Amino acid sequence: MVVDSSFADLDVAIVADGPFGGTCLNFGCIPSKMLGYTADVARTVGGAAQYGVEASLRGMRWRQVRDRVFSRLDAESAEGREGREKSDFITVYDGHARFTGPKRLQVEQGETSVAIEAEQIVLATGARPTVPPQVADSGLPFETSDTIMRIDQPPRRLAVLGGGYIAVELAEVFAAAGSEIVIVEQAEELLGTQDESVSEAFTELAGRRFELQLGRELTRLEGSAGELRLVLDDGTVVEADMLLVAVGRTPNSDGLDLAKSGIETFDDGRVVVDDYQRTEADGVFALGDICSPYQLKHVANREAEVVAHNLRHPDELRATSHDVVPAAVFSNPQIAFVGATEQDCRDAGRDYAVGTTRYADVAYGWALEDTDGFCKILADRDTGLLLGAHLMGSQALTLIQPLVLAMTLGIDAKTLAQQPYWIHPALSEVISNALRAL
Ligand SMILES: Cc1cc2nc3c(=O)[nH]c(=O)nc-3n(C[C@H](O)[C@H](O)[C@H](O)COP(=O)(O)OP(=O)(O)OC[C@H]3O[C@@H](n4cnc5c(N)ncnc54)[C@H](O)[C@@H]3O)c2cc1C
Ligand SMILES: NC(=O)c1ccc[n+]([C@@H]2O[C@H](COP(=O)([O-])OP(=O)(O)OC[C@H]3O[C@@H](n4cnc5c(N)ncnc54)[C@H](O)[C@@H]3O)[C@@H](O)[C@H]2O)c1
Repeated sequence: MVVDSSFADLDVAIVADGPFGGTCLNFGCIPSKMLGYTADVARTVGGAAQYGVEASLRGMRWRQVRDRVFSRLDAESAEGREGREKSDFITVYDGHARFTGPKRLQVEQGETSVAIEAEQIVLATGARPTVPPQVADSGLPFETSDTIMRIDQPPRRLAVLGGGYIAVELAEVFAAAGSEIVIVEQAEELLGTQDESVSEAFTELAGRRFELQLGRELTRLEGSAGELRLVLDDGTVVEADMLLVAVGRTPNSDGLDLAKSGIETFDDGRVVVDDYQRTEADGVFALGDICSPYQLKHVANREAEVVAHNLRHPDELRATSHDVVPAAVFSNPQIAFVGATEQDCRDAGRDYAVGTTRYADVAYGWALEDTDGFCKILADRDTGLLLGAHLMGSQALTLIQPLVLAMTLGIDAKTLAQQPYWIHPALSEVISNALRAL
């Protein structure tokens, strides 16, 4: 959020062609995690027997779950909009904006068209799901993350094209809602950008519950609504009643007529910005998925803070640091990571050490009956400084944070292992033990 009360001395226009709160609140992070947590609850009930607890899972009431999630989020979005509309220094325009010249925009709002001139402009138009031509040109129905979380009924068999973040998170949701899952991924592993130990272990676990078609491309989409056939490049035919396309997100820079404003883009569509989030055009800043090397909300938020400052303090510009950016996949099991992968270290010819501890080797891992989770930490042999950390397993999303802190503040592995107390027998012992193993 760039605009707060410190902008009250300005005349501010907010132009949005979608609901307030953007992707994160309406179609992204938050609904997927609310649904994902519900899936966790269902799995916990379904798996209670391994702890000697008698319980049986009768099912998930999808519509009730969906309505609980979206009645809350739709209200949040409406409230955000109302707050801006009531403000006496903000005007809200509902429509799609395009540049007509430097610092000049035209906004199409239904039948009307409004011209806006501004001394400063912030581009935060995000990204949208990429849809490959084999799907787009087929004329057959498909879902993306924008639509699938609001459907009326879970499919019997869901085919997911892509095996990245969205695929593995939403596969869990629909598996818990009762759908059979088949994932088609062009690479040989799921989550292929993770550390090699993580993607290998995760793919093996996912293969026990989902049908995986790895190293395969979609050649054609055939059939009819509700009876889809995905024909793959090796001739395999995958049948499904619904298709979720999750093959990445394209920056929304192409609908802005950027050429008229002097703003440059990279080949992948991201707007070019400098360290201060300034585009090539005077007075125009950009933040978030439209320009960032990381399509993550915590990165967009940081960039928004930088832009908010720089708009008001042109003589004391702040730079955005992308040095230590953590991320997490809210999958089953959870994954969290920061910094370099082992393959990055090897490719860069670094002299590195690796410390790994399995959840099964610490007391809380016994409580969880966890046989798969692990924490892997990489450090520079000379300095002891952390190069990267990778966790797969329960609580990974939060366990990663001390490692992010250490990397950000330059705390070496020995100091981090020996100086703070690590609570016994908390799961954080996987981290202290991996640090000691280093
Ligand atoms: C399913 C899913 C789950 C995700 N989960 C996570 C997560 O757990 N953690 C995480 O860090 N990130 C997650 N992300 C990524 C995160 O949602 C994005 O990185 C973040 O929302 C980007 O914010 P933004 O402000 O750049 O763009 P957006 O939030 O996409 O906002 C852009 C807005 O601009 C509007 N717009 C576009 N073009 C125009 C135009 N020409 N005129 C007017 N308005 C326009 C759009 O309608 C939209 O409302 C997830 C994404 C998805 C899809
Ligand atoms: N927990 C989180 O932080 C979170 C959750 C969801 C999304 N996101 C953000 O949103 C972005 C987009 O997510 P995503 O899952 O769409 O993209 P992704 O980049 O994570 O994964 C896309 C996958 O699709 C595969 N692929 C590409 N084209 C293909 C094709 N034609 N056929 C088969 N496979 C193909 C790629 O190899 C890759 O594995 C993520 O990169 C992430 O930045 C973050």
